[in-house]
Amino acid sequence: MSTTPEGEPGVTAPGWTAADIPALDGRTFIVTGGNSGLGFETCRALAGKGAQVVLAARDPEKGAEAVERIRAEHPDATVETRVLDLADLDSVEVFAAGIHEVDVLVNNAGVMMPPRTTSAQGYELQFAVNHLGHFALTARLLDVLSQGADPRVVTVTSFLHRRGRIHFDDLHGEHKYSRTGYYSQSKLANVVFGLELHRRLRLNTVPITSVLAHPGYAATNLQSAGPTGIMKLAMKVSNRLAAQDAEMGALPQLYAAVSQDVDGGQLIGPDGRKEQKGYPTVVHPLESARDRELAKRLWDTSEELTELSFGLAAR
Ligand SMILES: NC(=O)c1ccc[n+]([C@@H]2O[C@H](COP(=O)([O-])OP(=O)(O)OC[C@H]3O[C@@H](n4cnc5c(N)ncnc54)[C@H](O)[C@@H]3O)[C@@H](O)[C@H]2O)c1
Repeated sequence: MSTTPEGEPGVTAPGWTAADIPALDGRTFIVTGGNSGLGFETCRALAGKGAQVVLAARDPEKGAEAVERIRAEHPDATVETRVLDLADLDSVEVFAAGIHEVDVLVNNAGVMMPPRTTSAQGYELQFAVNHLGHFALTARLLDVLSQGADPRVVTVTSFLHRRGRIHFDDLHGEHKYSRTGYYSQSKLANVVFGLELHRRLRLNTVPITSVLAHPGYAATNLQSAGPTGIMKLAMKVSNRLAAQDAEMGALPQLYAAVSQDVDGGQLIGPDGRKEQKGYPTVVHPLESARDRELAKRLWDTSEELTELSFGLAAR
């Protein structure tokens, strides 16, 4: 890994692209939200390198279309779609029950800044889909993952986690809701979860690597699926002017999923303080995301809300 003059971690892999992914024959990846944007590009790149890919999609038709697009480019690809609605913990349970083998789980799916609405269990949607659904999925797949080869959990966050706060006093925005604030909350929860998972896996000597990735800014469906009105319009313009494409945006999570130079507990993505685009780099998360008390509180709350336990002791 290179180091910048300030002593900060620097660009890990300048010029690294999906073409640098090694052969992945015999390895199995699950990618949530695999039918669109970064998730689709992740599935496409992995399948192109011979991996077995489970493209998890909320909508089976969109999942099947995405598989067809990948097969059109890679006729020998081993890719299948399965239904997963992260806004319903029962769907997470059914999906996980059908998985008997996996090496890498990419917690990618997400929703950004929709009008306030709730999940099947009544939780605020962004927190439910982006954090709780992935928390539950990871918990349910932990045993299967631990039998994998070089097993990893890659959780996709956003540089906007730096603006986040976990509103323990109003976790679901029932009293005061801000679409952007609760998106940032969910993305901070991703970071706190990924780091705490890393610590607990190490402490309990479970041989799974937990890594975080963020894409910077990429033009995908994210900016039109959730936002409405003027916000949606502004994002449409901004996508044209400032965003990278989804293929480039997927590189950090691909790197986190396959590179041998990645360590557990790292956050991989462009250095968002300077640039929202670029090659995979090890960057620093918000300092308070490392807070152990915060992590324990979020973990306990998430276990309670999902009615699941990882069975991993904390220090
Ligand atoms: N695009 C960006 O600039 C950007 C920036 C920072 C972080 N991210 C993160 O990247 C990830 C991927 O987003 P994207 O940009 O590819 O957006 P996208 O909208 O193209 O893809 C999001 C995927 O999540 C899926 N999804 C949404 N709700 C779901 C649910 N209830 N159950 C299952 N799947 C569901 C969608 O169907 C879609 O496949 C998200 O976690 C997002 O927060 C994106």
